[in-house]
Amino acid sequence: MDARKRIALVAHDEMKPKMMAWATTHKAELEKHELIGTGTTGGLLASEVGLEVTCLKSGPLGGDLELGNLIVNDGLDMLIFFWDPMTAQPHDVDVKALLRISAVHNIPIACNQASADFFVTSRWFSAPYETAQPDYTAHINRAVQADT
Ligand SMILES: O=C(CO)COP(=O)(O)O
Repeated sequence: MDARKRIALVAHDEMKPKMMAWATTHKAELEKHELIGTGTTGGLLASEVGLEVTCLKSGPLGGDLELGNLIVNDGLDMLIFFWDPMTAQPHDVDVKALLRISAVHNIPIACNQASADFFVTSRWFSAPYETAQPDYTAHINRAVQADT
């Protein structure tokens, strides 16, 4: 990854106040990067915090899956996702898909304020970082039977 990262910012509704407060604290650091948000989170980061954010669809309307698509196609470096551990989400499968595909592609994920604090204070946050690419050759070349 380059020094200037492509960072997704996402928060479930109950976590949005925490995300806005966190982004306000770290606004100067975040401004150095390309920011992408799910619709509502991104809109609030722009209007409440004053950050420039590319807004995708709202999470439950496909925004989480759009982020997954970016990850699969090498369009995202980092995910900061304050997901809500106490509230059921109608799009729980999309949330799981986003978290899973981040793990598949070795994308750094911060899922709460403490881990996000570690991210912004990491020496790699504003420096190039060589991401280890998982090797899925064995999966791609695995033997599968085409007929029964
Ligand atoms: O639901 C979300 C993530 O799963 C976030 O979506 P919004 O930012 O549109 O509220």
